[in-house]
Amino acid sequence: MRVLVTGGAGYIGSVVTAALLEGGHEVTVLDDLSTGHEDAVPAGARFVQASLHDSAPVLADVRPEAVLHFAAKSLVAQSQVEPEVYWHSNVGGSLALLEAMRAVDCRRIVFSSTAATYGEPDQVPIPEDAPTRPTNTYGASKLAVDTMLTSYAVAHSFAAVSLRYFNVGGAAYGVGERHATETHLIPIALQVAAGTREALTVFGTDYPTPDGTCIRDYVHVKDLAAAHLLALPAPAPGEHRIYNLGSGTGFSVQEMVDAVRSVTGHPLPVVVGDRRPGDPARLVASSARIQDELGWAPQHTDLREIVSDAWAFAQARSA
Ligand SMILES: NC(=O)c1ccc[n+]([C@@H]2O[C@H](COP(=O)([O-])OP(=O)(O)OC[C@H]3O[C@@H](n4cnc5c(N)ncnc54)[C@H](O)[C@@H]3O)[C@@H](O)[C@H]2O)c1
Ligand SMILES: O=c1ccn([C@@H]2O[C@H](COP(=O)(O)OP(=O)(O)O[C@H]3O[C@H](CO)[C@H](O)[C@H](O)[C@H]3O)[C@@H](O)[C@H]2O)c(=O)[nH]1
Repeated sequence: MRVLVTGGAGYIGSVVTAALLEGGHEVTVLDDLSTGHEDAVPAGARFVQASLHDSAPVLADVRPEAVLHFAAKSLVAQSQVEPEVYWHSNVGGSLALLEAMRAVDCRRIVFSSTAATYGEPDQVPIPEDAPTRPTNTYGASKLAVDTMLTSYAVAHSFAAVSLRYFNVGGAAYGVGERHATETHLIPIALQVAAGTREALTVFGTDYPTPDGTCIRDYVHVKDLAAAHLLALPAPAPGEHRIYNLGSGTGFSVQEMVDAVRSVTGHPLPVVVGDRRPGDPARLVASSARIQDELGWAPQHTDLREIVSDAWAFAQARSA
């Protein structure tokens, strides 16, 4: 298929671009490089530096058969103090993209949604029909795009899939996570192991969990890439499917610290800090729906494998 990947210079988009190329797809990446890196775009993909808001001429030129839409702002804390950035980029940008797609009769899309659409869950594992009550503007902006996709499917015959990722980790195809502003646990812990940061602050040890630290569902970016390839052809015109993507197992921050110590051999000094506002105690996905409907099964669920792939990427970059 001829596909357009928005956000393909970012962490997840660049890995999925590499997987698409390996699968024989023809890929153009559209990215404004606001948080991405041009050198992360895999060789073999065409790169166009543009914003979602200016995507119409790119779509008119490329004439894609499908779009994989990763481009977004995704810093939860920033979304609370600069909500306008999230409504403009994530919601306004997505609307501009959908209109650009309609203009060239491209109606197939896979969208990067998030566990943040659910907010504080009533039940864990979280199924897709759980209530959506986002606790931050980032999650609200992603939920708005999910809603937009449902209406575009119904009114304009779009074939759409929202993939709600839980905590993505690992690296693949020589690309991994590197953000100028890093907030995610694994890359921060690995910066400590690499000696570029002094200590890891654990945000709260008084949660109602066995060791008092938050539990999250870590999914390997390789498994995420496989899910995108399965999702791409799945929906019929008029259909909007929503799938959670997680490994179904929860690991605590303390278990992650132990895994990083074991993989890197670094003592990883830890400082106990306050809870981070808005962090739910436990987020674990039920991915039963995508397993049943598309046969997706995560293959790389060992925390040590996720950490060691991210560590190998970080070391290769610093070499
Ligand atoms: N990393 C995770 O754990 C996680 C979890 C859930 C959902 N997601 C979602 O997955 C997607 C990819 O996340 P990531 O971690 O790879 O982030 P990332 O910041 O590495 O990648 C996002 C890319 O989009 C580009 N971009 C941002 N706004 C743009 C715009 N208006 N126009 C054009 N390009 C733009 C950036 O330059 C960047 O290359 C995002 O939509 C994010 O919300 C990520
Ligand atoms: O320096 C740090 C960084 C994180 N944490 C803890 O580690 C866990 C994971 O935190 P991340 O920031 O890595 O990930 P989140 O669970 O906050 O966020 C993930 O899930 C969100 C939905 O809830 C969004 O989708 C987001 O994009 C995605 O990365 C949390 O308990 C957090 O409190 C620390 O203790 N110290």
